[in-house]
Amino acid sequence: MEEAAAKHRGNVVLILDFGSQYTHLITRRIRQLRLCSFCLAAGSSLSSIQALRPAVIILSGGPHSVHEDGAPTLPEGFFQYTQDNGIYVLGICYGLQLIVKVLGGDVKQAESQEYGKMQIEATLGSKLYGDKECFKNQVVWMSHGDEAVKLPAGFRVVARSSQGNIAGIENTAIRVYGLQYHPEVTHSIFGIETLKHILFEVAALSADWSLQDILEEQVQLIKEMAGTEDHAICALSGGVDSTVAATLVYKAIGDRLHCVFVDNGLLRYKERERVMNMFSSDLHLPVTCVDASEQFLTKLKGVEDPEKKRKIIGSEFIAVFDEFSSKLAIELGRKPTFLVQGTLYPDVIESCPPPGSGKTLSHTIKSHHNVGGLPKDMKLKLLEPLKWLFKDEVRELGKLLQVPQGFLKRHPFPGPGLAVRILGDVTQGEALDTLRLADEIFISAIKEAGLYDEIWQAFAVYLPVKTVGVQGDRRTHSHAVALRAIVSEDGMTADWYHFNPTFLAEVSAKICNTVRGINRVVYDITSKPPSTVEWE
Ligand SMILES: Nc1ncnc2c1ncn2[C@@H]1O[C@H](COP(=O)(O)OP(=O)(O)OP(=O)(O)O)[C@@H](O)[C@H]1O
Repeated sequence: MEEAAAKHRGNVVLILDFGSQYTHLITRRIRQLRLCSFCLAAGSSLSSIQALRPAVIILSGGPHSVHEDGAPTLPEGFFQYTQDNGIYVLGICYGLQLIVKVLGGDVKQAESQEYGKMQIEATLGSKLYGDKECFKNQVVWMSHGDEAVKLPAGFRVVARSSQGNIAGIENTAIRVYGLQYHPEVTHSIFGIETLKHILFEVAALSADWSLQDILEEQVQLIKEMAGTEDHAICALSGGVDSTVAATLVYKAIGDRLHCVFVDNGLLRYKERERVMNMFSSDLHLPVTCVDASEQFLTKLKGVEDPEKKRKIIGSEFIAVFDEFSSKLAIELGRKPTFLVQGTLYPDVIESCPPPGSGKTLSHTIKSHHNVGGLPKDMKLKLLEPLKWLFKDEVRELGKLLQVPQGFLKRHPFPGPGLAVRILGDVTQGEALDTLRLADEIFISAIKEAGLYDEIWQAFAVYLPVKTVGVQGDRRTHSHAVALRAIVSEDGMTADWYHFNPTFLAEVSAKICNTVRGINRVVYDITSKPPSTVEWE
């Protein structure tokens, strides 16, 4: 961290984390502004702050009240240090209240708590807002129960909420600023603009950071962690996350990374060949392909309940990984030390109650279990090089690692594969092969029409219902498939994709004419919610 900070000296933004779920969103916003940012936990010593030589320190929000016993605070001598070194300080929410309390003002429990959307009026001509007209009357997101009621000497109020409460403060002589609202959430319409103003106009930083820096830092970090002897294993799904994570780790430790791709019998049309090809010819990653299809399908025979199917698949994955790891340990004469996982930042945050929901901000982080987690007794240390990144940043990073574009834009595909797209027993009749063909026709048509990149996810679903049809002048009694295509920002909510009817008619005709066992195609027009993306 210190080396990276030294490289960007004069432009480093340090965030002190007081426990807000938004802290890493601040980090992300700062990185989007192409500045180097780090996050240290509240309670870090002054010397660890000094070691990073920040130009700006942001004090985050948090779930505490400054009056609580043991509420997190700033290290002794903090403001002396920032003043002596010309460092700018910006407090957000709890951060503002802490500034006020530590410097001798008053904070008390608010009479009317402010949650959610609020209108504020800012003072133009102040240092905090400059003279940008758009800042004058703006909508911001608040989420606080305490409020500053008396400011320390030298401070002035530069914004108030429509309820008359303090929303922005500054003391330009000592370079300390505060916002009672959250500029980092997009609901604060001019929040990012305000951060930009503070960082570039007030603190005069220059944007000198890019994702290339993260790449170099992570490679360096993994090199240090793994030394010259340690080995790592990685379960590769062919999805964006695990592939980018593996490619990055490979850059650091080369052939000491051992990847495994499992054919669980639930993959799509020619997926195994396509994925393995890409791993070897485009990425040059050493990947072992384990064909465990029989093992998975035998266990799934006759199982209809979706939850049972998922559980069986999860534990079979674990059994395969376990065996892979044991074999590897014998081959290498030592156990692998690390497990690489493509955990992303959204996987790490369990819940981020929106301001206004009335829920207090908590700091609960879920332990992310990819495919149910590996057996505990394997005692592998986790390498999660993407855990501070969002999906779009991972795609960017993938580009830097020369992961092929077509691959980075691949639609998400669930770990349990086609098992959640065949309703009921996966092994029934010709269901798997039939679905593969129908799905391939649908996806190829989407690609040919140039629609693939605007759709978040598209697939066919095999329905366990038989319907009557007429094909080639003969009555048929065959299966129906449903087609689903959605658009989404983040996968959390989704809308169905509005195809041109001619496109759907052509796909439907092609499926019924060429896939045996299908005589009806329906299109799913439900959003998420109330439906989920996958049918099971
Ligand atoms: N067929 C497979 N072979 C090996 N590992 C797999 C396979 N399917 C899933 N995994 C592992 O399980 C993890 C979680 O699978 P999931 O389908 O939830 O993907 P994800 O979190 O979107 O990540 P990715 O983009 O890497 O697929 C993957 O990152 C990968 O490590």
